[in-house]
Amino acid sequence: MTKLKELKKFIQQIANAFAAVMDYEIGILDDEVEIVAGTGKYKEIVNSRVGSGCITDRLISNSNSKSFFVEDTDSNDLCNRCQFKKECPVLAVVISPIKFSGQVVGTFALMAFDETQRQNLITNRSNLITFSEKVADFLSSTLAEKEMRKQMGILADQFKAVINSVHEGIIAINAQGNITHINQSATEVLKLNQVQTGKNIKSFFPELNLERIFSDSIMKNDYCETKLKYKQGEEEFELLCNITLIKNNEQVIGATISFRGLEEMKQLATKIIAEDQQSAFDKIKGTSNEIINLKKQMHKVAQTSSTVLICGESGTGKGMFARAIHEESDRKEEAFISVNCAAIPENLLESELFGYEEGAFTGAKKGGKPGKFELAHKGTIFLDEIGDMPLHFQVKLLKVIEDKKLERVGGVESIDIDVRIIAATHQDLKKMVKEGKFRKDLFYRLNVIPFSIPPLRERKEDILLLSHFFLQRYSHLLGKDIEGFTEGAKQKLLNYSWPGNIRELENSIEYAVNIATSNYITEKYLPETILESFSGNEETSVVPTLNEVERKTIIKALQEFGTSGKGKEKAAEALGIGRSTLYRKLDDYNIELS
Ligand SMILES: Nc1ncnc2c1ncn2[C@@H]1O[C@H](COP(=O)(O)OP(=O)(O)OP(=O)(O)O)[C@@H](O)[C@H]1O
Repeated sequence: MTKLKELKKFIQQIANAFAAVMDYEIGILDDEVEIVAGTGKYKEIVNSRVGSGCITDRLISNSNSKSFFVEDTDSNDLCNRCQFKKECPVLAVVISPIKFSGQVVGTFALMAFDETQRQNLITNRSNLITFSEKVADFLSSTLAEKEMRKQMGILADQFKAVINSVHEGIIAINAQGNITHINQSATEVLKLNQVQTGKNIKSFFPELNLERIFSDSIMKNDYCETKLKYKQGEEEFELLCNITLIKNNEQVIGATISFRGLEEMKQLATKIIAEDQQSAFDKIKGTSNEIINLKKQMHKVAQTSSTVLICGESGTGKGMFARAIHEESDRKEEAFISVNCAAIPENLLESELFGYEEGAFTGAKKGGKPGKFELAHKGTIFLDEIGDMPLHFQVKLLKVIEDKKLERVGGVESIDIDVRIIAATHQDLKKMVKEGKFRKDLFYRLNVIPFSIPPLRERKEDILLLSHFFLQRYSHLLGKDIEGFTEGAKQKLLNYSWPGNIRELENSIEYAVNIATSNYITEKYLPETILESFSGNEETSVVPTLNEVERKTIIKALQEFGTSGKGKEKAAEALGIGRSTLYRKLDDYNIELS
């Protein structure tokens, strides 16, 4: 819709009003060259399009255009080029552009339809041009004002949405203390059920000293905090309020009061404190007996400074447990330094762990560099993948652990260190000791308090709990609204063997949440590796059923002894059953002999 059409009714009223007191007809056209309003003969053709080539058409194509005066449309060059010329009842005209945002959006015209009107128009030419321009300007400012009101309406709606979206109650008042805005939360906190705008704020908070607030005397940077009592019927409660002045050119024109119930604030504070007091082990999820016991034991051990060895397959959470021990210990304010022994090249191990002095080797930093042990002084060092530490270095490590002293590479002074050691490995260190791949003395030094974290497949009761935990985490992170898993998906998760343990489970759930398009995770959203592990295996259990084992054993025996009569006899003997039982089982299990 064109700008002028939006004001059609109003414009027609203007046209009627002017035409009633003037002896000319009026026509207002928009930028589609359509007659939006008109009087006299133009009234009959309102809504029709004049077409290209007319004077309005010329005016709208140029944003700088000025008024036109046409004395005689019959002989005027412009009019001769107009497509509307034949039907046009106009003999003479004053026409002015109506502008909006720098563009011509239409025209205002005073028209003569008979000779007398034409003569009058010519006689009053200059006055009428001024008049026509003034009316066009008036219409321009009406359009601008309408647009401004529209924008203000949008702003007001946005403002309302913003203040309604905050949890605090917000009330805005003017300089007289009358409420101009009140948000949803405020009406809820104050238990109001009617519109309160216009009411004076004192009717809610009689003790509020508006004069002092507006006089600025108690305000710091236009802001203050205060407690206010609020009474509603028999109920009375206190609110913690923030009051902010609203100023225009340094003059106070109102204030906003935002608040929360004191009770709610207390609850919030308790919640924050409670969260703060959460045990570091609470982050480790699991309701299996194994995890519950591990958490209990590690919690106790955390209070000591004894060395801990954590064994478990990759991804079982060894790192998480190690950090929790540190965070529950007296050393929690000091550093927790994690070292992956498998990731450090052999020739750098010593300088990485014990540091080096300036000039210790080519490329050594000026001033030297402290090693991980020094950085962990008074804190905890987590030696992950300890089984990958080369034998020759194990001697050096043992010495540092025993002496509680170290020397930097290239250094002569020994440095005292007070470090708690937590080591971890996915390897069988005892077996490595037997095979001569790990030093016995170091093993005993580390194995002071050993823990073993069972793989996920051995604590199935944790699988769904962890799956839901990660589902929530990633749904939230990825902004999705996924409610849970279908029965089929749950079965797959429960029966998969999880060689990568919780790390693999976490990654799988992240993947599923990423690609899911419904609000339940179905089997099809699980990663290929999981689905493939079940393909060709109707039974989803990783533990084969006894029937399955029996069937497979019979097939194996037949493969070994053959399917001839003699072969079957031997197979039955090897299986410890009679021939007729074997025949019955071949039938039961549908084993076809080729
Ligand atoms: N019980 C648990 N609850 C919640 N998240 C867990 C749990 N166990 C492990 N995780 C998560 O699984 C991932 C792997 O854990 P972590 O790195 O501690 O395992 P790891 O045994 O040290 O692995 P690696 O031996 O490969 O270093 C991490 O993202 C961790 O946050």
